Amino acid sequence: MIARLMNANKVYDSPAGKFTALQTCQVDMHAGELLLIIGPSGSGKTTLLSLLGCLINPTEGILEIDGRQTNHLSAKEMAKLRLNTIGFVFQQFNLLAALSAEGNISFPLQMQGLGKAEIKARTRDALDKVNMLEHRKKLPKQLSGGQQQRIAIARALVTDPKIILCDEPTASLDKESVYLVMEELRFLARSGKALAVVTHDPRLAKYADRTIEINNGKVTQL
Ligand SMILES: Nc1ncnc2c1ncn2[C@@H]1O[C@H](COP(=O)(O)OP(=O)(O)OP(=O)(O)O)[C@@H](O)[C@H]1O
Repeated sequence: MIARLMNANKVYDSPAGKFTALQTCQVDMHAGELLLIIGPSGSGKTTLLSLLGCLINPTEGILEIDGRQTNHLSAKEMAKLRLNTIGFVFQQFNLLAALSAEGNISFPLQMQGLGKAEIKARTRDALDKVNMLEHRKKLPKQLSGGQQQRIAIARALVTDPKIILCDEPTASLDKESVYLVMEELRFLARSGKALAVVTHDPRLAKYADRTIEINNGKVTQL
């Protein structure tokens, strides 16, 4: 088990009052598994992904990442845990417009303070894994949506994280790119990573090893 959320609640405090976005939530993530998270708009999917990604803390309950409870970690320790253990893939790719494909991929390695030669080798390896080596010098705007998402996947995997979290990774893609991106994500799970993919798209069910559904902040195992 690489990530475990136990009896977790998330209550948002806003000017409109308190809102419980997740209730007594139990979720496990395992190495080698692609976990699909489905549910209607506003049900709590992004909140769950943000918890698993150590972007927010549960209001109650326990989050364990790679055997470590996160409750008492400082913001700096959480940031380090994220950088070294978790990769993120978003709907809108979130690539830096001024950097080439390889510049975007090497960015997290520079944050980790690795040496030049290692950064070069690992960036090349990640580009190769997503079949984008020939496009490495291009800027994001010179790539299709599917190609940009594959660069974003390469950026997520270049630090060799144990966990990869994807928020609607196919929502901005055409049918052919959806297939390529999901095949890529499934390949990553097969290579031993733990993946969680949030989606509205029922067509992605066939790529999942396991599916959970959220309704009004409550998780059901399907
Ligand atoms: N920072 C916040 N403060 C207050 N309420 C919030 C906050 N973030 C989310 N919520 C509320 O929590 C609920 C769950 O939100 P969340 O973004 O997790 O849903 P979702 O399932 O990802 O929705 P969608 O599919 O539309 O992206 C929603 O009702 C939302 O309005």
